[in-house]
Amino acid sequence: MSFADFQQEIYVNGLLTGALPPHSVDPAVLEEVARRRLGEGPYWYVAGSAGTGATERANREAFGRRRIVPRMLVDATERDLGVELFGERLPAPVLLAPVGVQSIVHPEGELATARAAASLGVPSILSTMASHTIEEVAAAAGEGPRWFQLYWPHDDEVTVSLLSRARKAGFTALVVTLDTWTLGWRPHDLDLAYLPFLRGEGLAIPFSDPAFLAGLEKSPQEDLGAAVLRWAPMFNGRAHTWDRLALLRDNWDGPIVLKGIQSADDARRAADHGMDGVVVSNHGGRQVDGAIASLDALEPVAEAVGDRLTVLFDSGVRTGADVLKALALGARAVLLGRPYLWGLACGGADGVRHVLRCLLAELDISMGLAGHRAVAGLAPDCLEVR
Ligand SMILES: Cc1cc2nc3c(=O)[nH]c(=O)nc-3n(C[C@H](O)[C@H](O)[C@H](O)COP(=O)(O)O)c2cc1C
Ligand SMILES: CCCCC(=O)C(=O)O
Repeated sequence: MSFADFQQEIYVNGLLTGALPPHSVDPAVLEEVARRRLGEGPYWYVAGSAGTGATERANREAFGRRRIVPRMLVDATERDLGVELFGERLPAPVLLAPVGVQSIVHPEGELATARAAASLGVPSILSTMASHTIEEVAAAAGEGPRWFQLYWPHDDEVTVSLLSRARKAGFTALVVTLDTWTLGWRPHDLDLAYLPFLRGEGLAIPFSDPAFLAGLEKSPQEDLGAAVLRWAPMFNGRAHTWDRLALLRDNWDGPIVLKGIQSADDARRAADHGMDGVVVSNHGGRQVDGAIASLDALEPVAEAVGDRLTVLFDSGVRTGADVLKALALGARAVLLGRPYLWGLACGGADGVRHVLRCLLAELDISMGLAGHRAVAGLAPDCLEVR
């Protein structure tokens, strides 16, 4: 079955049974519905970004400046959206971005997300700041592909313990997020004084880690304050440096991908330090207000290291056409962020699956209509820049 069949399924269902799709196919409508369901704190925690929102807007504007140039009389009836990432064959060039503390959106949080992604063979990247443990999420993902995102603690024993748990639980690729060693200035969260971690939410992974627990006199259940006080300086407030990557390389025998790269120089350094990939990302505009659009960073990075590293992309992807554009500019695959959270808020695992199916169907159809049979054929000359 092709991803495009979802379109036909919706029309035929409507014709035969009068049923409408369970959720809107429009990400903006889905966000509005989610907004009505969520409290102000959780909604703005997900929707918000840094400062004036300039980077978040720049992310979208950068997609708007690029236009697809469709080609005619090309037989692109049969398409293959598949890609190989680190020796794993994926059905489509899309992954779910690591998003922490999903319990603020839905009680099943990362478990629902993992189930939905696995049902389509799409990897969901588990955040270190999740509401469920590594082992629980691995069980929910079943046979589905699993990637783990590290927020890198300033305690080597905890770092090594987290990596070994993830490996044991079947996570294959490691994504190390570098751009959030301290939280960006986020006006909505500040005005609402809302930070879920301080209430102990999103800390299931450190709070179930033997090396983390070894430093506490009482369990987090008995003394939440002390556990949060151990967590905060260990995970937040200080950056690591390039020389420290050796620790991760020595303790992870799979691919390592650095997330948050925005400069070609940093991408070259990642390659020089033996990394396997980068995610060109500005964290959805949540960290540095006034930073360049992530899509504008993509082409220079891909040109600099595309032959040495696997280049992934995120920040601002909302539609199938956006995925096509990012692939044309050199990404091997993209990560989807906020839109799947709106699906999670509206319908748990079914909602996340719905969002993914919409995105993949639109990508599939747009590829065909633009005259592309496979993602490998996409290149910058498929686009025009305004
Ligand atoms: C609510 C929320 C929580 C996030 N948590 C994490 C996280 O724990 N680890 C991480 O690497 N990135 C995290 N991110 C960033 C995403 O992985 C991704 O880079 C970003 O959402 C992509 O931009 P988009 O939302 O515009 O698609 C988070 C993003 C949001 C919206
Ligand atoms: C410690 C921050 C984790 C969540 C995160 O990455 C975000 O809110 O963007």
